[in-house]
Amino acid sequence: MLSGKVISVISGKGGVGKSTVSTNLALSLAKLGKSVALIDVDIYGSSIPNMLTINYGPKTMNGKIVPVESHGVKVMSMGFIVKNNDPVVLRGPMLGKVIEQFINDVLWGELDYVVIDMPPGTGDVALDINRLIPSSYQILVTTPHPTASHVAQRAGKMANANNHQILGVVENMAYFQPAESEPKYYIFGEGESDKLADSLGTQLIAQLPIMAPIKGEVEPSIYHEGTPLYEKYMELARKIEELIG
Ligand SMILES: Nc1ncnc2c1ncn2[C@@H]1O[C@H](COP(=O)(O)OP(=O)(O)OP(=O)(O)O)[C@@H](O)[C@H]1O
Repeated sequence: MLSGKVISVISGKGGVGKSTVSTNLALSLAKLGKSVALIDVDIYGSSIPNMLTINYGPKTMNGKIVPVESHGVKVMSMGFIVKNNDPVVLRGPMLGKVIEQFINDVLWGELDYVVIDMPPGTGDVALDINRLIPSSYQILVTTPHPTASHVAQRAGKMANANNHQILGVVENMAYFQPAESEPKYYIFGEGESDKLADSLGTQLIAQLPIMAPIKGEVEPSIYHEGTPLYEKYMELARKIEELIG
C-alpha cells in the first residue's frame, strides 16, 4: 500500500514538460531528506526510465514488486512493463489493473511523498487514479502559451471537481535567460499562467526557464547541482514542503 502525501503532476496538453517536472521534483524532495516514490502512469508517453537512464526493471520478492531505486527515489513506471520501447496496446480496463498493481502490489515502505506523473489530459487513466486515490495534491504544468493554458484549465477543473487540491501552477519554459546577469526573454508571452492559476483559485508556484539539455549528458532531463534549473527545482520542493508539510 501507498503511504505519504500524493502529489499528482497533471497537464492539459502533452509535451509541456510534465515528466521532466515530476522527475526533477521527486529528486529535489529526496534531496531535502524526504522518502519519495515516483510513479509514472503516463501510459502512452512513458519516459521516466529513459530520463533517469534506468535500463533494468524491478525485481519481485514473495510475489510483491520491489521498486527500482534511482537518485534516492523509488521508481515504478509503465516503461518497465513495456519492453523495447514498443507501443502500448492495452485497453482502459487493463490499464486500470496495472495502475492498481503499482499502488497495491509494490513494496513501497514508509513514504513522505508520492509523485505521480499523470498522462496529459482528462482520459481513462486520470479517472482510474481518481478512483484509486480519491484525494491528492495536484500540480498543474503548463507553458506560457495561451493554447497550453487554455487546455490546462480543463485538467485543473477536473482536479477541482474531483476533490483534489491544486497546490499550484508550474509554468515550464517560462523564459529564456542566456546568463544570470542577462535579461529574461519571455518567448511564449507573459501573464497567462497567472490568469490560469487565478481562474482555478490557486497560485503560480514556479516559473522554470528554458534550458537545453546538456549535450552528451547521461541523464539529459535531470538538472544537476550548479545549474539554474536545479536551484529552481529545489525552491519548488521547499515550497511544496511549506505548503503541505
Ligand atoms: N524547461 C525546459 N527547457 C528545455 N527543454 C525542456 C524543459 N522542460 C522540458 N523540456 C523538454 O521538452 C520535452 C517534453 O518534455 P516532457 O517529456 O517532460 O513533457 P511531457 O509533458 O511529460 O510530455 P508527454 O506528453 O509525453 O507526457 C522533452 O524533450 C524535455 O527534455
